[in-house]
Amino acid sequence: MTPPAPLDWRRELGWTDALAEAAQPWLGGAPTHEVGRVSNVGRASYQVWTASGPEEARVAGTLHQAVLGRSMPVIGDWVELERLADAQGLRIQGVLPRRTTFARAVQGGVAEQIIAANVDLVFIVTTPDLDFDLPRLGRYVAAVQGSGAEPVVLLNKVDLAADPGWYLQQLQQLNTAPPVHAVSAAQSGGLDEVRAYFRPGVTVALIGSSGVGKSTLTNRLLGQEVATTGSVRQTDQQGRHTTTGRTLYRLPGGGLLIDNPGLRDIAVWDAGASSARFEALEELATQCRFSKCTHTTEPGCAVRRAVERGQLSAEVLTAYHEVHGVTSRPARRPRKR
Ligand SMILES: Nc1nc2c(ncn2[C@@H]2O[C@H](COP(=O)(O)OP(=O)(O)OP(=O)(O)O)[C@@H](O)[C@H]2O)c(=O)[nH]1
Ligand SMILES: [Zn+2]
Repeated sequence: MTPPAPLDWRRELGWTDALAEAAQPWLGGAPTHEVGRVSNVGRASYQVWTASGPEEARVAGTLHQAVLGRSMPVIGDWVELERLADAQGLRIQGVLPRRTTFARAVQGGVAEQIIAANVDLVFIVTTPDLDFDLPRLGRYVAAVQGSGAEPVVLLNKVDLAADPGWYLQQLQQLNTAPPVHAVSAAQSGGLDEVRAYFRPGVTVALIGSSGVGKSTLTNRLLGQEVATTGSVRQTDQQGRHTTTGRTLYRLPGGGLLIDNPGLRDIAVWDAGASSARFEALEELATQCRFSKCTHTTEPGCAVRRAVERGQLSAEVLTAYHEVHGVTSRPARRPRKR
């Protein structure tokens, strides 16, 4: 009899004891049951890392129903897989509990879309030039912490700064004092400090404005050209831009790096804390006349009615509008559905 396969690949990819416990009923359910980690999200299929490496998987129809209105698998998710007979491939049957989640507001701010899960560290990239904006960096730090991940600030392109020290000093003023590193992705300066964060099982994501050097940094860390940088946009044989985004990369020395266009977006905000804070409001919102009510000027708005009757504080509604980027007036006239 051959001994059971070592579980090392899972640990390398971020598997934890908590996940093992959550997956136990599934794994014990049938010999065709496995787990894997979502490394790429396509239009119709997913790429999932399993014991045998990256494989294509499809979402089971039953999962579509089970998570309707909730999030489908996202990059970084650990999923329950069923290996179908006759080389029919892998089916994603369930999503294991997420340790951290990144979400962004969609549909004009009334809904949220989870874009990545189980990220441990987020590198907030900025540069010593016009991109540098301390209050905005402070908001990123707060959003990252709210997601459950740890923020690290990278001041990239220090080779271009006459006085990098001034910028570093400014960054010391960030409230929660995240670690700060001065780097030059282009000249490979300071990258050893950055590489030190990548240990087996640790998942890192990069955020920051366009042009700060996220792709250059990704390529340096991976030791190969995988992400398209501003100067070179690769196209495939059909002449389309190759999409290298939405991808979870494994670093040569261990650790994982998520490079996802959605995550790169500035609108990263705290899903967990906001949903707890807005629980009562969201409950009321189910009674609004319009399903996509922004609770501003729509008729039949149960949320504003509750504020008027003193059943919900006006501050909560204001905060909700702030978080969801809604101004006092809806952008479009609400349409009846
Ligand atoms: N001087 C200097 N230039 C850099 C450095 N890092 C990146 N760049 C340049 O900055 C430009 C933008 O870099 P990218 O890596 O494409 O930036 P990005 O953050 O990925 O941008 P988006 O893909 O638009 O989000 C490119 O021309 C890079 O060569 C650096 O450390 N120093
Ligand atoms: Zn409403």
